[in-house]
Order: sequence, then structure tokens, then C-alpha cells
Amino acid sequence: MIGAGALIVPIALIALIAGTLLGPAEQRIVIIFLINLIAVVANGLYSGNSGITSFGHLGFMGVGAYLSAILTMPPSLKATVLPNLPGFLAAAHMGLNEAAIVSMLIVGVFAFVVGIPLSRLSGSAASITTLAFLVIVHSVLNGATDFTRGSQTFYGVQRLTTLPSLAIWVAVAIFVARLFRDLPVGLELRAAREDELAARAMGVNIAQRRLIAWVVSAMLMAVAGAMLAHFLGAFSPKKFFFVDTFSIIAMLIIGGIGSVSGAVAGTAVVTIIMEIARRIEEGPLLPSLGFPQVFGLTQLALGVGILIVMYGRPGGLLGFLEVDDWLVRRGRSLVGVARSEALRSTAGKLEVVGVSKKFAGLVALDRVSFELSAGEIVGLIGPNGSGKTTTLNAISGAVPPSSGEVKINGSAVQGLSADKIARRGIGRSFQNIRLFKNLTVLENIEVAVAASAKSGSDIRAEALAALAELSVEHLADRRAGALAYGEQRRVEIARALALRPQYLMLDEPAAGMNSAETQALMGLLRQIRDKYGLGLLLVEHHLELVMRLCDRVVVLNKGQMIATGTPSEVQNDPKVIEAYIGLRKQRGAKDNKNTEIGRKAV
Ligand SMILES: Nc1ncnc2c1ncn2[C@@H]1O[C@H](COP(=O)(O)OP(=O)(O)OP(=O)(O)O)[C@@H](O)[C@H]1O
Repeated sequence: MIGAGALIVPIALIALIAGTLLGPAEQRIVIIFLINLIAVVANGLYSGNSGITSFGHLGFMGVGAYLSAILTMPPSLKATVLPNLPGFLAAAHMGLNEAAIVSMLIVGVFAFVVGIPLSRLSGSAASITTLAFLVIVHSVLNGATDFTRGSQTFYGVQRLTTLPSLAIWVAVAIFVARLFRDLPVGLELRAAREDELAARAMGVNIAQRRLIAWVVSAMLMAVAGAMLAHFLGAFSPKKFFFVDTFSIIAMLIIGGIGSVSGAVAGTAVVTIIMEIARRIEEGPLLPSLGFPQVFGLTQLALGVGILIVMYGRPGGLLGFLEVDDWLVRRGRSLVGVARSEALRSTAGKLEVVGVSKKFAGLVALDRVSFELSAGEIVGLIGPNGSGKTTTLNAISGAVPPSSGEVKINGSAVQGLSADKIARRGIGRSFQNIRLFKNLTVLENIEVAVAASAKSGSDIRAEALAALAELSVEHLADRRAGALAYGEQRRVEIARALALRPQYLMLDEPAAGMNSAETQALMGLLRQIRDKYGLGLLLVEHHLELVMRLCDRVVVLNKGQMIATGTPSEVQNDPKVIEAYIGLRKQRGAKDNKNTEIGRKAV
């Protein structure tokens, strides 16, 4: 894999040069750098992809360090250092790599158990929970004296860490992290980092993706712990607590938490800063220049480093950039391949049956019922605040209905999670565009393709074909957040379509478009309906578009359905005229988009 290779080769060269040309003091710095690199890449695999900064990963490193140290220590020595160990641990005697793998597996199981509740949390709630986890692990390491010697130094660990074995583990960590980022699981997790609601609407099971990242990163952390333990030879629980957590987080943040390249860059920069600071701390680095001896300088330097980088580059030195991606993208082809598998069924209907939604005391939807058949375009209109978006949210599972039923081809889906409903065939766009801003346009589409594609299919090629459908394939490598408004709307529709929905719900797709763009959109929507036979539910204030495009129109007012019928029936319905004209009167007959139907009807 070119991605990992571009990062691994320089690291291997550093290890080779250190092993052959450098003295013991410099070798020590390189070894510390490489161990930190595993830890930073591992933490970044979770924190960077999920957007939840973990303060707890040093806990896994600690468990890995103690476990592997116990496993490699000769039984005769264990009888002295840890006389109360249970029999199987007292008798175990392994080599470093074996012990690292066993520790990795045990930590993986431990992380899985801890991760089940954690993966349901988001944002700062999740971050603070990881901090609590660190404190708990620290207390357990201090308390489990039979295994760890408590707060006393755990000594007698075999010094088995060598540059070549370490370099191999670094390569494994980088390879896994880089691969993870590009696999559908990593891509979907990054999408959830950008926008949880939109990711769920694209079929992403966020908790499951977070759990996978948490376990994989914890396992790599255990390896970092094993390497550190067998390099230091002696340590205590405080080695895996706040001070080192701060260093690892500093490396991630300074380099750029959003990429593996950032983790590598941050580790290198911070290792250099810390080494210089440590030398000044230990004694004047350059006595001739008169540098004074300053205690606590290492942490101070890190703090100042974070402040400077955050001020100048809030995303870290490399931000979301993967160096290799940037190199590879230049030459690759942008030819898509349309999907080969059969379309979803073009028969059936989406039924909304007596759906109500209450927000505290407010009745946003009151027993709304209508149907959308495959191949049909239905417009959902009404004045501001009448409940149109809430209807889409209730259907898609973004907000569960308070009562009533939503049926897809006869089976009830209300109460299911949004990602499950998306995978049952409901695609949607959002009123205030919700693209995954820091992902490329192509990656945005790949998230939806991954949720609906058969295993083994070429996700990238299919995503390119979906972009071509909306004539935006030339935008594939652009960052989604950097696109013009009209382009973003098109990409969002392409993304919803890439889910291969049987029913597509678009929330004000023409908002912000000029009249030429709106005309083009109208043609496009008709074309999509004809080609795929899908049912289109269109929320739109642009009434000309609704009246010309829709087969039927449903009108809401104050959460209630006040009319349904063909566009001309609805336009002449007294209740609809009343709703729009009433609103116009209320607003002092201002020229407002809500009054358009009123003017037309009058
Ligand atoms: N999450 C929420 N919490 C509380 N109230 C909400 C929520 N979502 C919507 N509402 C309220 O429900 C009512 C219907 O809102 P909704 O957004 O569905 O209307 P709309 O017809 O889509 O309006 P617009 O045309 O302005 O987009 C409004 O009074 C709104 O304030």
C-alpha cells in the first residue's frame, strides 16, 4: 500500500541509520521517538478518525507494559519481584514479540468491554469518560500490588526492545492506521466525526465504527507499552498517567490529529522540542550562550508549542492532509463504473400513517398521513414552521415520531435507528446542507456507496459514477466544505442517490440556486425518477418547481395536513389559500416566499 509505504520507508531509514551510525545517547532518543510514534499513531487512529480526543489511551499502554513485562520475566526472578502472582502467570516465560501479541489480544478484549458503553457517547462526554478511564486504570495499577508492585518501581524487566524489532512494530502500527483510515470503516467514522446526523442518514452505524477504532487503537497502544517496558527495564504506574498523556496528545495536536502523516510529523517535532528542553533542564545546553537551567521546561515547551501551533494552524501542522494521498491523487483516473447489481425494487410505497411529533409542549406534527409510491414525485409544501422538515426527520428516523407509523413497502420502520432506515431504502438531503466538510467530494459519496454496496464491489468507481450522474465528477478531489453553494447541493443529492434509495427525500434542493440552476435541477430530478423509478418526496418553497414537477402535492399548516391532490387541485383549495393568505395578512402582506401560492391562487 503506497500510503503506508510513504511513511514507513523514512522511518525504517531513521531506524537503520540510528542502529548503524549513532551512539547510545542518540539511539536512545530514536527509540523513544519510535515508541512514542506507535502510541501517537494508535491514539490518532481513534481520536483522529472519530473526532473524540481520548485521554485514556495511556491506560492501555500501561496494561500492555505490565502484562508483557510479567510474561517475559523469567519465573525465577518473578518469585522475587512478584511472589504472589497466580500460577499460570508465575510460570509464563515468553519472548518480547510473543508477549506483545498476547498483551495486545488481552488488551483488545478489555477495550471491547470498556468500549461498548463508551462508543454510544459523543463529543466532550466521550472525551471526559476516557479521562475517567485513565484515572480508574491508574488506580487499579496502583492497587493491584500482587501484579504490579503498586506504586513501587516494577523492576527486573528484560531489556529486549531493539531498534529492528521496534521498527517492525512501528511499520505495523502505521500500516494498520493508514489502512484503517481508508477502509469503509475508517471513512464512515470520519464522516460521523464531521456530521453525526448526516452519517446516520447515509446508513452509518456510528457506535459500531467507534468501537472498532477503540479496540484496534487500544491493541496498538498495548504494543507501545510492551516496547516501552522492555526498553526502560523499570517503571511505575505514574509513567502511564497525566504527564505522558499530555505529551502524546501534544504530539497528535501539533502534528494534526486528522491524519497519520500528522501523527508522524507531530511525534518528530515534539520529540525534538522535548529533547532540547530536557537537555536545558538537566544542565545548560550551551553554557557559552548563557542558557539558564530551567526546571519543568519540557512541559512548558510543550504547552507553548501547542499554543503557537493552534494559533497559527488550528488543525495542526498537517491538518487532514495525508502526504501520500496528495502525491497519488495527481495521477489517478476519474473514470467511474456504474453499479452492476440490480436496482432496488421499483414497486411498493412509503406510507406515513397518522404520524405525530411533539417537542415538549409543541405539536410539530399532528396525525399526518400520506403515501409516496415508487416512481412518483410528491411535493410537501406549507408555510414556515408547518412541519415539513419534521416530517422528513420522522420518516428517516432522525427524530422518532411520538405516535403513528412509517411503513416502507408494508413493513413498519418507525423506532428504528436512522442508519437502519437509510439501509432500508430511504435517502435524504438536508435543508441546511450537511456534507462531510473535511472529506473530499469523492469520500462523501463513498460513505453512502459503502453502506449500500455489495461486498467486493469497487466503491471508488461506483462513487465516481454517482458523481457523474449529477455532472459533478470533476469535483471529486475537492474538499466538500470548499465548494460553491450550488455545487454542494448537487453533491448532496449525488450522495443521497449513491445510497441507492427506493425513496429519496430532498429538503429544499433549489434553495440558493438561480433560475437557470433551478431549471437544470428540475430536469435532473425528473431524469433520476425516470431512470431509477424511485419515489421522490420534495420539500420546496419554490412553488413553480413544485407545481411543474410534482405528480401530487401534500400541504401542511401548523403541523396538520390541510390538503392533498394534484398541483392544480391544491392551488385552488380554499384551505391552502387561507393558510398562505392568512400568513400574508399576519405579516403585513410583506413580499414573502410563503405568500407566493396565495398570490397565485388569488
Ligand atoms: N428539534 C426540535 N426541537 C424543538 N422544536 C422543533 C424541533 N424541530 C422543529 N421544531 C419546531 O417544530 C415546528 C416545525 O418545524 P419544521 O422545521 O418541521 O418546519 P418547516 O415546515 O420545515 O419550516 P421551514 O419551512 O421554515 O423549514 C417549528 O415550530 C419548529 O420550531
